[in-house]
Order: sequence, then structure tokens, then C-alpha cells
Amino acid sequence: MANEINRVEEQARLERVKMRIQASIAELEPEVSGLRSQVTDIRKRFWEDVTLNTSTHEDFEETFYSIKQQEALLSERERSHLKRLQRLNGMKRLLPSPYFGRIDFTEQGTKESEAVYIGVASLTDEEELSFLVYDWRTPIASMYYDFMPGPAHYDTPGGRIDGEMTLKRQYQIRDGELRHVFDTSMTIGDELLQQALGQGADAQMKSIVATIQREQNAIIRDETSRMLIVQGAAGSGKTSAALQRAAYLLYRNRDKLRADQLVLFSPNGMFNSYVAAVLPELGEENMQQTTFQEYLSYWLEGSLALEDPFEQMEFVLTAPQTPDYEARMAGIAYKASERFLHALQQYALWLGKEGMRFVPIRFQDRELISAARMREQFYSYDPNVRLANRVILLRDWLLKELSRWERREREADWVQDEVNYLDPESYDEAYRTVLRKYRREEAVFEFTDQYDGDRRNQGPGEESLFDFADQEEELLREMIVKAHAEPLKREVKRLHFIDFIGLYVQLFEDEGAFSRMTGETEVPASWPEICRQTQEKLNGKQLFYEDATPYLYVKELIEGTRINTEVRHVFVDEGQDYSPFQYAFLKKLFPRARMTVLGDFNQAIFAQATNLQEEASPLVRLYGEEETRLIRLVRSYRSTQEIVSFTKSLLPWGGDIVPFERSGEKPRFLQASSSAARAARMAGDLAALTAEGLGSVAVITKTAAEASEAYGLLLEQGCESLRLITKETLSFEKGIAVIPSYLAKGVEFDAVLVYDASSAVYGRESERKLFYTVCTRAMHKLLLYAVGEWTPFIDGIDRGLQNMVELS
Ligand SMILES: Nc1ncnc2c1ncn2[C@@H]1O[C@H](COP(=O)(O)OP(=O)(O)OP(=O)(O)O)[C@@H](O)[C@H]1O
Repeated sequence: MANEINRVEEQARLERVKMRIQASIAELEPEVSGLRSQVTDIRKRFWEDVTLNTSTHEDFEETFYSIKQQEALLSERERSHLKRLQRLNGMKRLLPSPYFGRIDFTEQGTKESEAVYIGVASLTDEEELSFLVYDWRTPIASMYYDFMPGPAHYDTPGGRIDGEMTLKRQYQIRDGELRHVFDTSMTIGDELLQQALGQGADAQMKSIVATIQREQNAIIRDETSRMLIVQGAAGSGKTSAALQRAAYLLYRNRDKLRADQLVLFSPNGMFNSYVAAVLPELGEENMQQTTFQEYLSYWLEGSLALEDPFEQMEFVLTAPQTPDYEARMAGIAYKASERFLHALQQYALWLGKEGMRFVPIRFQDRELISAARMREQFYSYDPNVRLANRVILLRDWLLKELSRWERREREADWVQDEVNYLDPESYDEAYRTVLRKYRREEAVFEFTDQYDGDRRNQGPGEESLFDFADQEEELLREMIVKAHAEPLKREVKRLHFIDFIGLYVQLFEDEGAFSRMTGETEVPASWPEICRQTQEKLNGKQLFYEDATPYLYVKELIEGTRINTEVRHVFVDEGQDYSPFQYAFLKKLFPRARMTVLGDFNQAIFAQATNLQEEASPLVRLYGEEETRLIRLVRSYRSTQEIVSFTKSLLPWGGDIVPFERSGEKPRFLQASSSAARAARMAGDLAALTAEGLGSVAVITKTAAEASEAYGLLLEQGCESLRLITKETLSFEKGIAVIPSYLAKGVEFDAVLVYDASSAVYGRESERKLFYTVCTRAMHKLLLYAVGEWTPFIDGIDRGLQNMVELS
């Protein structure tokens, strides 16, 4: 009965709030459009309203201030417009679902209890005296996520507020209609979460503000750690928490933090599109999103062809039988290590004393400045000056040398030859330049004549005409040499006189040289082979993916120019797939940023993985224990209980994974006698799944080649609307996707069909985590197919879980 009364009251309150929102919208809409037209108008008439006069100093000053005034007016209107527009958008977001939660809180020392309603934006009453809805990111709202009814507290800039939470209520309001309302004694009631998780997958990730869990809230609201590491099971909401965290940080620091000061490193381009809707849904602009690969390519400036991580991955997955395999794998591991990082730091110190390599500056077939002369000049500078600063000194010296050469070169025969072959337009241009110069000089002479009665006032008479032709010729020579010197100078300014490739290659000459240059005494046993592979690749102007970061690191140690001090927060998703080396590089690149790393070591599929979960993890060392916080998430929200029980059993070391109580079908195992039989069966299953209404389905293969094969075979079976996903795919869409394992990272599907779960495909121990990653993409249904023997990873699992179906 009590609930019914509540419902009536709640309904009435909802109506009041909606009316207030509608009134706000009605008020804001004309204001916004009025301001918008004012801004357009000011922009259009900007110069009409400015007094432009530069005749005298005073006029100039007046013009200057008039422009400044106009600018100030424009930016003030733009700011007001933006502010009101944001408010209007906030109201529009609130209208269909003004709030999702309520807590009643009595502050210690007071008698009155306040009902705190929580939604995706704040809303005040007409007098702006009290909040009808609190933004979920306000300090008081944090209690909703952190406490169940009973003693509760929250932090404010003025200190901690203690009190008693007497009620916790959840609402489901859709299209302005109150669908459900229930009280809960839990942190966040399972009922709402059940509903949220029971829905089908979307083409884009959704915000989870209404059901954020306590441990996720800790991630979202952390404002003190320099390094926040989140190790969480597959589907435990790491990416979700990261995105809500970005929205939280933008809200909390809205006067000093812009969205473009946040950078998210994602696993691939498609993932960017998958998560792109969350921040706008929360009323914030999207942060910068990139992939590490994109970042590397940008800094390499096309100087080398860079292998991408997926090519490396394909090699790791498909080439174990090749003779180069073991050495390459040892090389990948070593080049990802902190040892190698340290070796390169020592290398930079060594370069401060000897060993720098330069590219001679050549012109036509002549060497203008040899590498030896550059080296001599470089090492003549004070050795206490930083390497990067000595590079700048050398750059300036080279520019001067080139200017000197330019002056000398004007007399060279080839210059005269070019002058002779010049087209009439160039002559004409030179003539006009000399004439302009002559007139300028004349004006100066006339002016000085007033004071110098002795000077003869002469025009371009006989004598001066002779000068005139001479000067024209001189000018043409100057122009010609300048045109040739410009590209040389440009190269120097870009520091292309440093032989970066040579500097990296020389590290891989042999073990003795490496140890002399870096002080490193322990290298992998296959070092000679690693050296051969690295050199061969670089000589072909190509770079292995594992060499890209170390190469740029060396470059950075020498140039010291790439630092980005604007960025304040770096988010690394799928953080287990980055090497300690890459983290050190990120730290160096973004010296003023805090880092949030989210990952799952059980999904470490790249060879250069970093363990996030240990206290001794290299990540903890990066900023030190004091500044680092490690949060573990164990509850998995994505998959049904049955799927989690199965995927958990794939990890014999027992991953810390607790399924959320949501039941579904057991995983299905389907063995076929041939690829064709499997494709036929799969086609039938795909049709059935679509008919059941599952909107997003993935056929996940191990490699790209396997994906193409599956795609072809399924098409032959008459499957329609299949989408083959490759590393170039940039958008995530609903429907049926055929996708290689490593591109399915971070995303999820209603149903997953594992294309080939046979031992021939997932047979090596090193592929266990990949297999786990593939299976954990499924939300509601998981179907595994095999032609031949099953993968040994399922050997030990509880047979009761399986519905074995034999196919002939
Ligand atoms: N508190 C929550 N409320 C509702 N849904 C949630 C919550 N936390 C996570 N989810 C849902 O669980 C699914 C998995 O979340 P997410 O992709 O963020 O997990 P993840 O830890 O990044 O997974 P993975 O490691 O596999 O990439 C998503 O559908 C997400 O919406």
C-alpha cells in the first residue's frame, strides 16, 4: 500500500519536474536563437563597426582598441550562447527521463531530510533556490552509488559531510512516463541492472549512469592518483567506467578542462566508433580518440614504412613454423622490456660523448657539409649541454654555413648557366624588383638631399643604367641560389641532418657493440638473429611494430621536441596489450597528464603485454607506489552466468571473475566433419539467431585469412547482410559481422559464433588468452564450432555445462 501512495506522489512530482523542464526549454529556446543571430550578425558586420584608420599614431591606436572591443563583444556573446545552448541541451536530455534515482539524506546535526533526485543534468526550481534534480556527478549524488540505506557520507571541497540515508529509490522513466519505481536496500538494486543487461547489444556503447556500481564509482571519481590502474575481468565495465570518468572529470573541472585535453588510446579504429556516443549522451564533447599506431605513424612522418600491430599479430598467430619465428618472438619481448628502455637511456648518454651519426648535406653531386665535419662541430660543444640542445646549436651552425655557402655560390658557373637559360618572365620580375629597390633608394636620397646640398640629384642616366643591369644580374644569381638553398635549409630545420635510422641500426651491429654503447650485458640468446632481422627490415626502410616505439624514443631523446603539455588525462584501454616501454614513452610524451589504464591480463593477446594486476607491475614503478592506485573489478556484467562459468573455466589459474546473476542458454558445441558442413550449419544458426531478434551477431575467427574464408563460405551458403571486418573498418554496426579475434577486442555481441575452436587453430598454450578473449565477447549466446579435435583448452571443463551436438 505504501508503495502505491508513493507512486501517486512520485507521478505527481514527475509531472511537476517535467513542467519545469518544459518551461525552461520554452525560456531558453528564444534566448539561444536570439544570441545565435546576434553572433552571426556581429561576425558579419565585424569590420563595418570598426573604425579603420592608420594615418597617425593616435588613429592607429584607436583602430586597435576598436577591433579589440568588437572582439570582446563577439566572444562575450559566443560564450553566453554556448552556455545557454548547453543548458538547453541538458534540459532536452532530461525531458524523456528526468531522473533515475533518489536518496533521502539527513545531515548529521539537522532534523530535516532532503530528497535528492539524481539525473543526467542538474535542474533547479524557478527561484533557483533548490535542486529538483542533481547531476549524477555532484558530490552529494556520489552517495547514491556508494551506500545502501544507513550511515552515509560524501566529500565536498569544504570537508566531509556525514549523515543518514533513510531511503534509496530507483526509477525507470522512459519518454517521460514512469514505468517502474522501487526501493532498494542494496548499493544499486539488481533489478534495474538486470533490465539494463538483459537488453540486446547496440551498435554503440551506452552510458551506465543509472546503474554504476560502487567499485566502478571509485574509478570514475578518483581525482588524486597520477596513475590509476584498473585490472578487471572481461565485461566488468572497464571501458564503461573510463568513459563515465571522462564525463565526470569534464564536469568537475569544467572551467579549466577541455575535452581535447583528454586522450583515449583505443585498440583499433572501429572501437572508436563503438564508444563515440557515450560522452555526447552525457552532454559532454568527445575526448580525443586515437590508436597508438596512429600516433606512431604521425610522429614517423612517413620516413619509414611501419608495420601495424595487426600485421605483427598475424605473424605471431600464423608463422610459428617459420625459421625466423623464435628470434622474432624473443626480439619482440626484449624490445618491449624495461631493460631495453634502460639500455636506450644509457645509449643517449653514450651519444653525448661519441657515436652520433649525421647525414651529409649534399647539393647536386657535391658534399657541402660532410658528416665528419658535423660530428666534429657537434662534439666541440660543451659536453654538459643536453644532447637536444646541442642538436639545436648544430642546426643553427648548419643554417649559417648554408647561408655562407649561398653567398659564395652566386659566382659559380652553373648559376651563370641557369641565368642564361632563364625565361623572360624571370628577367622581367628581376627588373621590376631592382626598379623598386632603385626607387626606394631614390626616395631616401631625395629625403637626405634636403640635408645634403652636395649630393648630385641623378636619375637612371648613363652611369646608373650600367649599375642597373649589373644589379639585375646579381639579383638573378641570388634568386637562383636561394631557390636551391631553400630545400636544404628546410631539411636542416626539420633536423633531417641526423641519421636516426643509422643511430638505431648501429645498436644492432653485434652484441659487443651493443653492450659498449648501452652498458647492457644481458641480451636474448638469439641476439645475432634479432640483429639480422632488425637490420634487414630497416635497410629496406621498414620498421617492425616492436621497433617503432624504441626508435621514436631514441629520436625523442635526441630531439626532445615531441612533448605535449596540453593534455591532462590519458586513458589507455586494453592496457594489457601495451609494453612497459610504450608506457614509459607515453609518460614522456604527456608530462602533465594523469594516466588511467584499463585492462585485463587474462586478455593479453599481444606479445608485448604488461601485467597490470601485480603490485610489482612495471606500471606501478612508472610513477611510484605513492602516486598509483590499483582497482580490481571482478564482477562481469556482459555475459550470462552460463557463459561466464564456461569462460572462467578456460583459465586454469582461475581468473577473479564473478558472474552477475543473469541466466541464459548454455554454450553450444557443434562439431562438423568438413568446412562445408560447418558453414551449412552456421548459416542455419545465423538465420535462427536473426529470427530470434538478436540484433548483433559475430562470427569470430582467429586470423584475417580465416575471416575471409568464413565470409566466402557463408556467402556461398546464402547468408545475407554479412559484414567482413578488417583492420581498415572504421565503424561498428549492428547485423552479422565476420571478424578476426584481435579486432573483436573491447566490443560485444548478442551472440558469438566461434568459427573454429579446434585444436588445429587454438592448440598452443600461448593462444589460450586469445581464445578466452574471443569467447568473452558474447552477451547472451555462445556457439562454438570445430572441424576435427576440440581445442585442449576445453578439456578440463565441467561437462555438465555443455550441450554437445554431433554433426555429420
Ligand atoms: N554498472 C553497469 N551498469 C550497466 N551495465 C554495465 C555496468 N557495467 C558494465 N556494464 C555493461 O557491461 C558490458 C561490458 O562493459 P565494458 O565493455 O565496459 O567492459 P570491459 O571491462 O571494458 O570489457 P572487456 O575487458 O571485455 O573489454 C557493457 O554492455 C556495459 O554496458
